[in-house]
Parts: sequence; C-alpha cells; structure tokens
Amino acid sequence: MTGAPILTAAQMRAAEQAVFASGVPDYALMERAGAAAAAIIWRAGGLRDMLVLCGPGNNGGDGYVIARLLRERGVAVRVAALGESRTPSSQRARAEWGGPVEDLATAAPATQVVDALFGTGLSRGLDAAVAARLGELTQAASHSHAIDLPSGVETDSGALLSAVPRFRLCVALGALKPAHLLYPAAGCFDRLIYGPIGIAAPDQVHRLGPPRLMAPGVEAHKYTRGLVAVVGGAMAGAARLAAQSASSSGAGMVRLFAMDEAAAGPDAIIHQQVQTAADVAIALDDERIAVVLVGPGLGRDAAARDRLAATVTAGHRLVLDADALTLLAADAIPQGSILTPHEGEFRRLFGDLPGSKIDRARVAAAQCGAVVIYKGADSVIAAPDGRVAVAAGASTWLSTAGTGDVLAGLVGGRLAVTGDPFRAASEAVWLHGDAARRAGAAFVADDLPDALPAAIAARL
Ligand SMILES: NC(=O)C1=CN([C@@H]2O[C@H](COP(=O)(O)OP(=O)(O)OC[C@H]3O[C@@H](n4cnc5c(N)ncnc54)[C@H](OP(=O)(O)O)[C@@H]3O)[C@@H](O)[C@H]2O)[C@@H](O)CC1
Ligand SMILES: [K+]
Repeated sequence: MTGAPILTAAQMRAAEQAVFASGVPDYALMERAGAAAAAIIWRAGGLRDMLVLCGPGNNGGDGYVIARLLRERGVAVRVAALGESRTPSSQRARAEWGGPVEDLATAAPATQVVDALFGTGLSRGLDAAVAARLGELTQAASHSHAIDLPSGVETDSGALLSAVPRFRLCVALGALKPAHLLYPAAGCFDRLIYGPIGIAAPDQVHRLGPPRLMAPGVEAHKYTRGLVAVVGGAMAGAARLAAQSASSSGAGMVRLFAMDEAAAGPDAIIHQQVQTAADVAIALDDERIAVVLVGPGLGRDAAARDRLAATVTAGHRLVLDADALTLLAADAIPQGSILTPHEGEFRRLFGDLPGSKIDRARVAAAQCGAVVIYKGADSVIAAPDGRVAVAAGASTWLSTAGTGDVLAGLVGGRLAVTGDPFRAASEAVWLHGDAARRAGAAFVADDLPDALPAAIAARL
C-alpha cells in the first residue's frame, strides 16, 4: 500500500546533508543525479539532437552532467545557460561538460529539450522573458524532459509561480516532491519517472500505492466480515448508491436505513424504512454494526440534523460524507471517524488553513482526530498521527455525479473489513480509482460498484 516517499524541499536538503555527512562528496551526489536522469532520458529520446537548458544552481548542475553523459553516448548535445553557475558542484559540472555554452535568450530549438533551469531551489516565478523562452523551446521539441521539476512550479505546494509548459517527461530525483502529485503542477507533464540517487527518506508521506487485500478466511461469516449501516435521508439515490458500493467492497452485509421505499436497492442490501431520529436510534442499537456511513442523500434540514445527531449518538465507528460534513462542526466529529470532504466541505469545516494540500489535510486530521480524505484530482489521505498518502492520476471521468457516494460506501465497507481507518481510506481510494479505470470513459457512478469486484480481485 505504501508507494514512493514524498519529500518537501527542506526535507530533500536535509536528506542531501545526511548523505554528505556519511562521507559522499557533494559532486558525487550530483553525478549520481545526472546519471540517473541521463539514463531515463536516453531510454525516452535516444539519439535525437538535444538542447539542455541550465540554470544557476544545482538543477543546472544536473543539466551539465546530463549533457556530458549523453554526448558520450553519441547524442548531438548543445547547452544553453541562464547566467553563470553559482554553486561549487554546478561550476564543476559545467567545467566537466567543457563544451560551448549558448545564451538561453538566443539558443535555437532542438528535437529534445532538457529543462534543468530550476528545481527545488526555485524561490519565485521565472522572469517573463525566461518563462517565454522555456515555453517556446519546449513546444518546439518533440521530446521534452523536466529535471526534478518543471521550472516554475513551487516544490511544496504544487502552485505555478510563472507560466509552465507541459513536458512529456518529468524525472523526479531522489524522492517525489509534493508538486509531482498536487495540481496544478502535476498537470505539467505526461509521465513521471523516479530516478533514485541513494538518499534516505523520512517515511510519513507517501504516494498511494496498490493495497494488499485478503480473501475471507474459512471461518468467516457475514458479521465477521463487517456489517455496514448506511443512514439515508431525503434523497434516496445517493444513499442507495453508497450502500451498493459498500456491498461490493468486501464487507459481509449492508443495511440501508432510508426514509422511503424508493431507496430499496439490490436484494443483497437489507432495506429498512426509518423515518424519525428516534427510529434511527433504534435501528442503530445493534452491536453487530461495525461501521455507520452517513451523509450521502441525508439532506440539510432540521430532520436531517436530528437523524445525524441520533447517528452520532449511537456511538459506532463513523464515515462522514456529503451533507454530514455540512451539518457537523469540526469539534463535533467523533475521534476515529473517516471524513471525505471535497474542497468546499473542507474549507467550511476547517477554514483557510495555510500550506499545501498535504499540510492542510494533516492539520485537519490532527485537529479532529479523524482520518481525512481530502478529495480532488489529487486526493490526500491524512491520519491524525501524521501519516499521509497522496493519490494522483485518477481518471478525469470521475468528475461526475454520484462518484463521491460510491467512494463513501467503499470507505465504509473497507473500514468494516479492516477496522483500521487509515488503511481503509487508502484501500478505498485506490479501489475507487482502479474501478474508474476499468469502467473506461463516460461512465456513470452506477457503473463503478460493478467494477469493484475485479478491482479487488486484482489486489488479492
Ligand atoms: N537536494 C538533493 O538531494 C539533490 C539536489 N539535486 C538537484 O539540485 C536541485 C536543487 O538545487 P538548488 O538548491 O541549487 O536549487 P535550483 O533549483 O537549482 O535553483 C536555485 C538557484 O536559482 C536561483 N533562483 C531561484 N528562483 C529563481 C528565479 N525565479 N529566477 C532566477 N533565479 C532563481 C537561486 O538564487 P536566489 O533564490 O538566491 O536568487 C539559486 O541560485 C534539485 O532540484 C536537483 O535537481 C541533485 O543534484 C542532487 C541531489
Ligand atoms: K527543472
């Protein structure tokens, strides 16, 4: 389930210092980085002629190493620089390149372009003329490669500090950075390839990786596999969709407590009409229930508020979604819950927190003692203890009505199966993304539960 580590610029610098402290000379690390990137670019672009754009810092230094190594392989390489090299390692890399260095302002384009202008040391947007040159040269190349990061993206937040062209390939050196997964920066390249350089990374923040799931044991029955209760409300369809998703998530049983008969779904889901808050309290007075999901289709009126209060009071493990996130205050969220806010719900609950989406999700999770799935094209899953998984690259077709209800049901189901909120949230986000990939294009949310069994089977 754990994918590649994600490090901020400051954490990268600390990891780099630890390598130096272990006796590796500064320039040796730059050689490693340049060699890792050169090997990846060679596989992507082969002998096509190349222009390497080198900035003043160590990102530029990597560029000179790449230029030298690819020249040794027979590539016709030219280098264009933005001023002098300012760090000792990049000065040495430039000297070892030893070839001509053109002016970035006037350099002619090439079939391949390598952007080694700025990486994790970018402190502000590029000057307009430099950003324009980068754009022109990148567009003119059929093969464009960004070294470590596309120049102009802010490492830790994924914001664009100036105009950034789209690259075919981005080579992440040493570790992923938040900007590789957070939008808009994550949209500035088609492919991301990781180039290892032998640094040790802290292990709290990762890219979401594929989960390892388990088939039920021989002694399993429907209650040991987890009973999910879904408390519905005014809008029957959303709760039904969530219940359907929960029932295809691997859980043992799903009960749907809905306000009317129209909410009845497939026969495997036990449907019970539950009108008032008092009815909800009675329905949830069942110790076999492992998890209660509330929010999809709940409504926002006084009756909905009462049903939600009765649900929270019942004291079961909760998954809170949609209207439940609009009705509840952050300090009323029971510890150990899972929350699934999108941007608007997140801001309403937690206000305008500072920092990147990763920082905000972490603070929110710690504040309320719950696992937060901060949804979007880049979903961030944060646990109260600081663990974070970032999911990127999900199908853009997920931006359709009802997919959030499906995710909520899946989260409830995986929580009923595993009993571990961070694990359940991570598994659910992965399976949701994989189900969408299997559903293909232009699917509707109703198609996703049907794709879940195959997504689960692929992870056993
Ligand atoms: N850390 C590691 O483990 C390893 C790192 N490696 C590589 O090093 C990269 C980080 O290198 P880095 O720290 O030297 O920063 P880098 O991105 O080259 O730029 C800094 C320079 O640019 C300048 N500058 C900034 N913004 C500017 C702007 N808008 N317009 C103009 N100038 C601007 C800034 O000056 P200042 O902000 O002081 O004005 C400074 O001079 C990293 O991404 C990776 O590729 C690998 O080699 C080995 C392992
Ligand atoms: K770069």
